Amino acid sequence: MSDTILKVSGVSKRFGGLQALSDVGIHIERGQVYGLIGPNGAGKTTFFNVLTGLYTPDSGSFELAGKPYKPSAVHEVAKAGIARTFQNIRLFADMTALENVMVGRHIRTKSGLIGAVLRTPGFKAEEAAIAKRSQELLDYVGIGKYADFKARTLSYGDQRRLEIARALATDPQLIALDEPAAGMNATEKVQLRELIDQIRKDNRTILLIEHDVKLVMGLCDRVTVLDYGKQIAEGLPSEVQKNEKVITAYLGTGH
Ligand SMILES: Nc1ncnc2c1ncn2[C@@H]1O[C@H](COP(=O)(O)OP(=O)(O)OP(=O)(O)O)[C@@H](O)[C@H]1O
Repeated sequence: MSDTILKVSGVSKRFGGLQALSDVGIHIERGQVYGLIGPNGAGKTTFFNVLTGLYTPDSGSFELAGKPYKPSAVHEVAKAGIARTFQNIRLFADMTALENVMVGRHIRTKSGLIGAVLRTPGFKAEEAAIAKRSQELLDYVGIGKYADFKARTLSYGDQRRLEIARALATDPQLIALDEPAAGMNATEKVQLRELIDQIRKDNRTILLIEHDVKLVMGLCDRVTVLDYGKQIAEGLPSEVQKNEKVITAYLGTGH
């Protein structure tokens, strides 16, 4: 039986005269790593932004883990079960690595603001549990020893790992990574690949935008290719790689 985590159909988005997405749809099964690729300006980030409520689509329907899902405010999206990272890292630069992950975890807490202000026993116990879980996540992504370092002092590669830890902290059904390998050196890319593989093995589902074709082809179970907002191919990486339209789209834009 199929276990679809994300089902998106008919997503269109126009910016003035520019059709950034036309009738895009994807299905992602639980435990898959699903790649979204395409030349610069193809619409990949726009799709992520629609999916995570930053842009309102002109049309489109969404289902998350079998339930209708309406992308809305960012924290609602996280609550619904989608966590994302950004192409341009968005961390709280002056907070520690641990605190950054704790922020992600807070959306799953019960005490809420009143508990935090009154520092009730329930709040304190919950806070300790969040700190413990956050440290575990830092260890999991391989930067546990930097827990007390300010985010901005971490290397680029480690900041990307921290973003992933923060995303995982929300216990997402789907984790959406926007160019996680951007700016990484070869060694960091190998480590990132191992981390993403591990996340998949732990039964998480991943949607990935990535420019590094080698990384995408090695990691993804399925791939969708966008070009000028249109879906020009969908399938196994090995199939997509041979697709004439895909080859032309990439060559045509100098990739
Ligand atoms: N807020 C916006 N207002 C107007 N145009 C936009 C906006 N966001 C994106 N676009 C345009 O939509 C098109 C798709 O952009 P998008 O960033 O989604 O592409 P992309 O595939 O993510 O590209 P890249 O690989 O360069 O990140 C581009 O032509 C872009 O200029």
